Amino acid sequence: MIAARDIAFAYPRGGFALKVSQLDVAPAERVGVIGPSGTGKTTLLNLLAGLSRPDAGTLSVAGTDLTALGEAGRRRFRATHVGFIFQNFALVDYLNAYENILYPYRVGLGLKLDSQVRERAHALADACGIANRLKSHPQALSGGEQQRVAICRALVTRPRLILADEATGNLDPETKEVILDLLFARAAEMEATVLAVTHDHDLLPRFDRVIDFSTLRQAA
Ligand SMILES: Nc1ncnc2c1ncn2[C@@H]1O[C@H](COP(=O)(O)OP(=O)(O)OP(=O)(O)O)[C@@H](O)[C@H]1O
Repeated sequence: MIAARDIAFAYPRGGFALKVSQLDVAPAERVGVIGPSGTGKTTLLNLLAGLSRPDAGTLSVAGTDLTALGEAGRRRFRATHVGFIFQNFALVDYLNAYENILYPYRVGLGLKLDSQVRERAHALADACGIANRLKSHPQALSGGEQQRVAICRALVTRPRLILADEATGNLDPETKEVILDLLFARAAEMEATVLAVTHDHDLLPRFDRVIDFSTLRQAA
């Protein structure tokens, strides 16, 4: 599902550079990523999602060579293949929770919004315990509720790859388990791969494999 070789990336204005010589993730594998703050975990997720492009190396995700795609191609790839749960949720302020969940369909890019998708959005919201919050805007939601909206939005397109950046960070221990169960159950149903950055070591036994980012990353 993911094959990265000798990828290098530096932010345009400099300051931080990332090098990863090898990362392989199998289809439907559930991988946890741990590592100290500021070492580039989010930067790597951004590369895997096609939000940014490596400066060097090869990166194939779901059979697509991401280094060969321009920005529009990567945007389309992301919309159709990737569900991304951002660390800061990245919800859209002027849209209510329901509209936020369906946001991937608003930006178009080959996704068609139909009654099946709407039903799926409601089912996900129900499973995540936010069915009664769908008319609320992000600023009226708690951190945990915003997080659940972000999770529903990442799953609603039935992506091949789910990238989660601290997806359970704002939740109490019991809810963390519930949300992870939900994420894994949906991923299994869709045969989706999960790569989740977490600082939560209690959750690590739940993953098929745990990668320590400090060993993955090369000194740049
Ligand atoms: N857009 C950007 N431009 C320049 N530098 C950036 C940018 N985004 C992040 N960085 C820097 O890149 C480094 C790695 O950041 P990143 O967010 O990938 O780390 P992280 O391991 O995910 O951290 P955390 O666990 O705290 O979320 C940091 O030093 C950060 O300041």
